[in-house]
Amino acid sequence: MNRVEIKNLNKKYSNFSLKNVTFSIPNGYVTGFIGKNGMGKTTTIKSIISLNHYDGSVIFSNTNLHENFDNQKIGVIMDDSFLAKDWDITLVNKAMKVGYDNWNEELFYSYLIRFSINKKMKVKELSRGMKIKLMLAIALSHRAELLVLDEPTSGLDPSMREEFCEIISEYMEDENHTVLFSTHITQDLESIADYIVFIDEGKIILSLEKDEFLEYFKILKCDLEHQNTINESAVLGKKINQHSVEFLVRADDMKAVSNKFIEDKVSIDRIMVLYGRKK
Ligand SMILES: Nc1ncnc2c1ncn2[C@@H]1O[C@H](COP(=O)(O)OP(=O)(O)OP(=O)(O)O)[C@@H](O)[C@H]1O
Repeated sequence: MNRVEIKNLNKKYSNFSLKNVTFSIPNGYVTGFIGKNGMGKTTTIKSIISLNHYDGSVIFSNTNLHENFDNQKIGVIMDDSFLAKDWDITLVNKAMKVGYDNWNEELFYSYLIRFSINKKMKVKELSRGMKIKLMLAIALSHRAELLVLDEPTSGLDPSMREEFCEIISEYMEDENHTVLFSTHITQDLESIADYIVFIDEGKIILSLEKDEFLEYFKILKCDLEHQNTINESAVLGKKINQHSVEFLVRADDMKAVSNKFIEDKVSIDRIMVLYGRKK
């Protein structure tokens, strides 16, 4: 069952547009949202959480978020924090108590202890990593059923990143919980994502279960002298190194591979590096 259905989402800026962005976020799973810089991840996420005007529909549990945003059930972590900078943590708690029907103050303070955030600190005094932890504590303490995370781990040190992923895994133990997780740190997705949505130049290129996503591609390597023997129409991107060339191809287009090529391991990182690259 899908928890969120995003259909024909269009958004136009002067130099960029989202083009009929359509994908689903399955209930009970972590969906990783990937794409190179500037390809439209944040614009899509801002539309999903109604921070953007857009055309199209975003259906969450039978509610069209475009018309009626359900902030009680949705937790958001992104750079644009919705918290007033002068609030200290005690005030944050008070404001959340008013704003959320299911606010659990005890749980909130227990997360703050776990994350080593002092109640007396003001929002403006927190580092990026601490703000991310605070937003995670808020999302978990109002019992959100959907977490929308825009590059949440990019300001975190490796141990906190691991802890963040562990907390998301704990959160996913409830089968009614769902996560959309945009990131450039593909190791995080390899450990916790079940599905991958891949956006490029404002268009959804693929939306698949993670293993199917990795099997969709092949990475082939050959010597410089054999680079022109490949079927160009199957090539999705290539990188010319000093002595070799790497090609990203669709696996279905390259079932039989000539012995001039060797297959390399496919990873989300290599797909990101090679996709759309011309030299
Ligand atoms: N408010 C805005 N006004 C005009 N253009 C914008 C605005 N916000 C984003 N853009 C443009 O839209 C494009 C997509 O930006 P977006 O932030 O969605 O990309 P992204 O995939 O999240 O990138 P990154 O990985 O770098 O965070 C970029 O070219 C950006 O300059």
